Amino acid sequence: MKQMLKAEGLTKRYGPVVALSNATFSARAGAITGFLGPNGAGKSTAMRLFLGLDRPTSGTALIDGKRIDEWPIPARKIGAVLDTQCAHPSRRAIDSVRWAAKLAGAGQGQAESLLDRVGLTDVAGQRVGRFSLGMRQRLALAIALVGNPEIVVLDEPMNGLDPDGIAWLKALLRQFRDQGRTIFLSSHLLAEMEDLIDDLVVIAQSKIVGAGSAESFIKRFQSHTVSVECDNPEALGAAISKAGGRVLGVVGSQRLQVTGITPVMVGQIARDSRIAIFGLKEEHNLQRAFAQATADKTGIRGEVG
Ligand SMILES: Nc1ncnc2c1ncn2[C@@H]1O[C@H](COP(=O)(O)OP(=O)(O)OP(=O)(O)O)[C@@H](O)[C@H]1O
Repeated sequence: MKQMLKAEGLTKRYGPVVALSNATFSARAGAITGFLGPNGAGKSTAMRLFLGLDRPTSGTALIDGKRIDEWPIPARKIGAVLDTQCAHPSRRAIDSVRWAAKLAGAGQGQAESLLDRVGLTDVAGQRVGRFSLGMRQRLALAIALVGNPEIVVLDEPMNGLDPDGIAWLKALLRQFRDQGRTIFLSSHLLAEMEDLIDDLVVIAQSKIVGAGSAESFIKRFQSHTVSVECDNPEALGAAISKAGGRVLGVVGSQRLQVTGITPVMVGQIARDSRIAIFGLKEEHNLQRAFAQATADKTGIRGEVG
């Protein structure tokens, strides 16, 4: 398993602000790694350090074993979208990609095929200043891909995309993963990534607080709630507590929320207690679990996988 991005003891200070503190993590080839953390956690800073856009205060950020400036044509190794303002507003989309392709030493016709790949062929001749945020995300991605890079780094790539755009981007990233590339993407929303990522690195307040397989993180931190509508929530709540479940609350006169118990068990307890159930729903509160995990850093210190 080849580690294509590797941060070791990576620290960045901006005057008194510690943007990244002693961060050690990696991303492997043939996998999609989600870099997750709340706003201001230090995700963009880490990405900038890998790309050589800023210098670390201490520690190293290596791309396939070397710093970015040690690669003769970095665009062939790594392509990134950190900012969707990557093309001049008065320039046509096709010219922006042609210019980037020329810098990366890409062949003729590459710009057209990249615009096609990101679904912008119809607007190739339009000026970038008129593009929506979603269109700029697509254009920035085309520019990042000019060198046919082995590693793709994207900062909050779902921002500005509509549901169709998100589905399209996820399919493209899975294709890249299956080609053996390394995909590293940041987000502050675990929910938008949970069906996409293989691995994750979680950051909060400049520190890495967890890393490992996405599956084990989701299993460990996902909380299940069962919401049940019945004709006697108090009695059902008492019976569920007795059976080892935990009552979270009663909403209105008929709805009870419980955790630590399966819906099947809730049904059996209600039957045995002669309580009529009108509705039963299982809710997965992954988003809440992630928010708690990053708010309380001690909760997920160390390896998750
Ligand atoms: N050039 C800079 N000068 C001063 N402080 C900075 C600079 N860049 C980032 N910071 C600070 O470093 C911290 C981490 O910022 P960073 O942009 O890396 O976070 P992030 O996780 O990418 O958040 P977001 O999703 O909001 O972009 C923040 O407190 C930010 O204000």
